[in-house]
Amino acid sequence: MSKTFSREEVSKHNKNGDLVGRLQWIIIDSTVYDVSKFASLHPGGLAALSNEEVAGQDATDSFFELHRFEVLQRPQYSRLKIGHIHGEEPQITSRPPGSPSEVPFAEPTWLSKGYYSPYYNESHRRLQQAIRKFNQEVVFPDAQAREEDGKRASKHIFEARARLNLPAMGLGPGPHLQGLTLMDGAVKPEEFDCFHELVMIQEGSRLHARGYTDGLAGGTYIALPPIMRYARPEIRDRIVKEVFAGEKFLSLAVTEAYAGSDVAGIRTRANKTQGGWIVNGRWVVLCENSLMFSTPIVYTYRQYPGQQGNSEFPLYAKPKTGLKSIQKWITNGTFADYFVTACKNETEGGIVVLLIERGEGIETRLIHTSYSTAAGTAFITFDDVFVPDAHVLGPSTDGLRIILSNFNHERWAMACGSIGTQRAIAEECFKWAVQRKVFGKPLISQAVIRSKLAGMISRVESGQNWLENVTYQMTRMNSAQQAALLAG
Ligand code: HEM
Repeated sequence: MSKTFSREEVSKHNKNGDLVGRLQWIIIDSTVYDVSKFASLHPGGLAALSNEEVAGQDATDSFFELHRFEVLQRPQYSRLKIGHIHGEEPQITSRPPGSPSEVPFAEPTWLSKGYYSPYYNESHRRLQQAIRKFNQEVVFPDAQAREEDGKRASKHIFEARARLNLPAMGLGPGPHLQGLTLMDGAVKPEEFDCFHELVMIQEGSRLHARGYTDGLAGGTYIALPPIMRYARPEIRDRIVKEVFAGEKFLSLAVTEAYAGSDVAGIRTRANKTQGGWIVNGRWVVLCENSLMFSTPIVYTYRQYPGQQGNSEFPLYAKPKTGLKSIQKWITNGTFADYFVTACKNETEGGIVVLLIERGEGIETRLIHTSYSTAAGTAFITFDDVFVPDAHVLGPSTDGLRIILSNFNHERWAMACGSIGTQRAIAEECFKWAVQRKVFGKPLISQAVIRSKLAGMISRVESGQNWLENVTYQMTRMNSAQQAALLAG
């Protein structure tokens, strides 16, 4: 943007039908915007921009009474900038990508100028800076667009994440990092600890796109650990490779409309058959609401690999009557290639965890939840799905322990994300309160607004401090100690 204009020149572009092609310009903070075509699309209406106090004028004050600076940084509005006023410099400048925010309390203490923390070292700082820059420059535009249109993250983002080994780092410290170059060398595999993981999660909160970030890595984060711990080595190695390369995606299927998050109460059934298991063989899905019907099952017989007998007399238990059963709220379910699925083991008792590959008998459908559908949250129906024995994770009756084994780590990660998001919200409110003018002065000059901000900040800071304490314990304790002393 190199063109310069005088204020007088801009003032001539002040109404529709004025000079050829250049109908309506405005000045905001010494930058000149051509809003001729945009005016009819403006979310605040055409009239706001056509107003004679705005069109062709310096609209800086009017603009900041109604918008925040960040509006002008949205990629879709950059084409409106056509130059700047000769001899003037913008008063509001954005910080270079990756640099910390200077809004009070927008960063945790360890990133705030002049403060210290016992928990973080140079490798945490290097990682934080590299991720902040990558997120701002590469991920943020896609995150905003996909959060809005509800589609999953774009392919180039998955590819970029895989190149930096972010899917592997997302699982936290461990042998799976050995031999990998992490974030272009920002941190070494042997240095990586729970604080690095905390940093990654909290940087993700700054994307302001909760559904999108779950769509990026949510399913893998919760479904890969049981595979890494309990799958047969050849299966584990194949899936880990595919997932770390950003080629395949996972979902954890352990919740249902009936059971909610009570994994032990799961109704999806697995029956032993020759060479494997039939999932939901006795159950049929009739509808997806939370009503239950008892009804004679209508089913078709299928022949499965290794099965003796014929198609009219399958070897697995003959269906009697069925209630509807369906897995619900399954993050990344719409696009997952594998489902780590908790099933009631009807043959031996207990719960069996099966690694189910997308294929015949599996239907996934999008759920519109309160956050963006970019997360791919789904209903999943398993209708007589055959799962080979090799895909059983761990002991076939001990599935509850297998599923629960990762829950504490998930809870901690949710606390990291949730506190990070609360801080991001507090920062947005702070910025709005400073920039927005009402009754002739900025909102922040009202005591009630300052009191509300102080309340928000005190909750964020106490949450962060407790989180860092717990995270420090995680770096010192083994998993048994963590389960006994931290899980509550
Ligand atoms: C390049 C210039 C501008 C752009 C890109 C722009 C963009 C937007 C956007 C995205 C919104 C939706 C709310 C938000 O996201 O903050 C909005 C709302 C609005 N804009 Fe603008 N705007 C511009 C200039 C102006 C000017 C100069 C005025 C008039 C003084 C104006 C008046 C309004 C009004 C009245 C609203 C509705 C505010 C509300 O609902 O609280 N806009 N604008």
